This record gives sequence, structure tokens and C-alpha cells, in this order.
Amino acid sequence: MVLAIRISDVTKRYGSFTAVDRVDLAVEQGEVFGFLGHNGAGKSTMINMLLDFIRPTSGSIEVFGADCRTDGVSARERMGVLPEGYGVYAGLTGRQHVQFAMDSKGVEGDPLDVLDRVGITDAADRDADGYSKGMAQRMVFAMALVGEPELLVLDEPTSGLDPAGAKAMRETILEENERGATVFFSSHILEQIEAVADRVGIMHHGQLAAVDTIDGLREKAGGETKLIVSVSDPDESLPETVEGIDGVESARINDEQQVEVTCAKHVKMDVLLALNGQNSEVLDVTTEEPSLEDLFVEYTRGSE
Ligand SMILES: Nc1ncnc2c1ncn2[C@@H]1O[C@H](COP(=O)(O)OP(=O)(O)OP(=O)(O)O)[C@@H](O)[C@H]1O
Repeated sequence: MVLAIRISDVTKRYGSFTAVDRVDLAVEQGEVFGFLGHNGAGKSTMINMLLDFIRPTSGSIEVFGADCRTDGVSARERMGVLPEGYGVYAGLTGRQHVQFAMDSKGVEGDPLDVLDRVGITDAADRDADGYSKGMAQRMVFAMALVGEPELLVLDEPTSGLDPAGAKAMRETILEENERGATVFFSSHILEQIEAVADRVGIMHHGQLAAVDTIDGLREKAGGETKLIVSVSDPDESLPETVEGIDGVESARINDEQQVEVTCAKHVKMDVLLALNGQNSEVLDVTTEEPSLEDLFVEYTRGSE
């Protein structure tokens, strides 16, 4: 199958400053791909090259096999776009904005249906220039949804949205994906990406520091897990009992008198057996996987 996006050895320099540094990335059709990075990591620069708003210094980008530079029109026809720093046309209502998107894509229908999906039908006939940031963001998202695009490219789609708006946006992203759309979206908000993305790319200082599924990133970041074990007799010597096991990084008694053990996933049973074998009995166990935030810190640590 043709890839939805193929980014090949792309670099973007501004004078002597390298904003995007030799990025290679392939996004399959049907994926929700999250593009994660701190402010200034190079996410928007990469997305703007994908949209042919700016040109790479070197390398190439294809969307559904069409080169973004030489065949940008056929690439753009299949995309719905929520760019960073979009403009709202003063004097046009939300309904007229969506109608404009429909006309330019040759799509029939009622703009209100699309505005309804983003929750701003009440404001459909108000001048969009007076919209709040979140409302304008929703309207531009509605414009991106017009015509059931095969690829949605969304730059920080949840910025400016309240929590309910961000949740609705995530649900719409998943609905779009279910109908078959590929979604490529950037964010510096980890939870937004963790909630919907099949795979994640972490940008750091212009480079793609890691690309994987969230589970895969967890594995690569050490595959460690935290066990929180309630025992019948939480003796101070219990941590020492498990600390000697190969694969255990640390163990301690926490404030709730539980034994907290950070260890490789494959030694979980050894830890439990050791805790059960002494003068105490294991009563309950919970595990905590590292969050995407932990992984993000792990991948970007030490090179600030
Ligand atoms: N036109 C430009 N001229 C010079 N430097 C630029 C230009 N555009 C972007 N940069 C620099 O490139 C780097 C990457 O910027 P970019 O906007 O891609 O980051 P980002 O990851 O999208 O950040 P944010 O989350 O803040 O939007 C930044 O250091 C930025 O200052």
C-alpha cells in the first residue's frame, strides 16, 4: 500500500540555524500519528513543509505518493488541514467559512452539519472575527473536516480548547480515523497524544528522537514497571530481600506501608515470590506503567 506520508532525509535551515535535522518518517494509511515535542522542537516547521507552505533545504516529502513540492495540488486535495496561526476572515461568519471550504473542495451539503460536529452551531451566523480562540479553532477544524479527507494534518489541534472541547476534538479524531482517515497531529500536550495516537514521534531540537507505539516506547525506555505490593507484615528488611534480584532497580516501604518496587517487567513474579516467601504474605498488587510524560522526559533528557 502507498504510504500516507513519506518524509525522506528532510532538513530545514534558517541561515546557520537548523530547525529540522535529517528527519525520516513513514506514516501508514489509517494510522493516527502523534507528533510530540517541546516548544521550538521543529513540529510546525515539519508540518509546514508537509503542506508546502515552506520548502525544505534538502530532502523530500510525499503525501500518498505525490511529491509535496512538484505535485502539491494533488497532495492537498486529499488533505484536511488545521495549520498553526490560521487566519480568520473578518466579515465572514462561521457558516460562510465552512461554505467556502465546501466550495473550494467541490463538496455539496449543509455547513451546519459540520459546525455541529465541532459544537459551534449556535455561533454559525456570527462574524468569525469575534470568535474566541477556542471557537475559531473549532471552526477551522470544521473546515478541515469538509469532504471527508483521506489525511487530516492538525497542528496543535487542542490548543485554546477547554477540557470538554479537547475531549470532543479527540473523539472526532477517532471518528475520522474509524471512517478510514489517516491523522497526523502535533502537540506538546502528552495526554492528548497518548489518548488517541497509534504511534508517536518525538521531535527534539529538530531531530526525530524516537518513533514507536506508546507500548514500544515504554519497552525501549527500559521496560520498567512499578509494583506496589501490600503485604501482611511490612518489615523494613523486605526491600533488601528483593533488591538482590537481578532486574530490580529499587525497592522501599512507602508511606502507606506498602512495598514499592521498580523493576524490569520480566522479574515481576520473582519479586512477588520473594515477598511472599518471607515472614509476610502478599495481600494485593497493583502495577504502574511509566506515563508518556516519563518517556518523553527520558528521551529528551540530558540534551537540553
Ligand atoms: N522563519 C524562521 N526563521 C528563523 N527561525 C525559525 C523560523 N521558523 C521557525 N524557526 C525556528 O525553528 C525552530 C522550530 O520552530 P517550530 O515552530 O517548528 O517549533 P514547534 O515544535 O512547532 O514549537 P511550538 O510547540 O512552540 O509551536 C524554533 O527554534 C524557531 O525559532
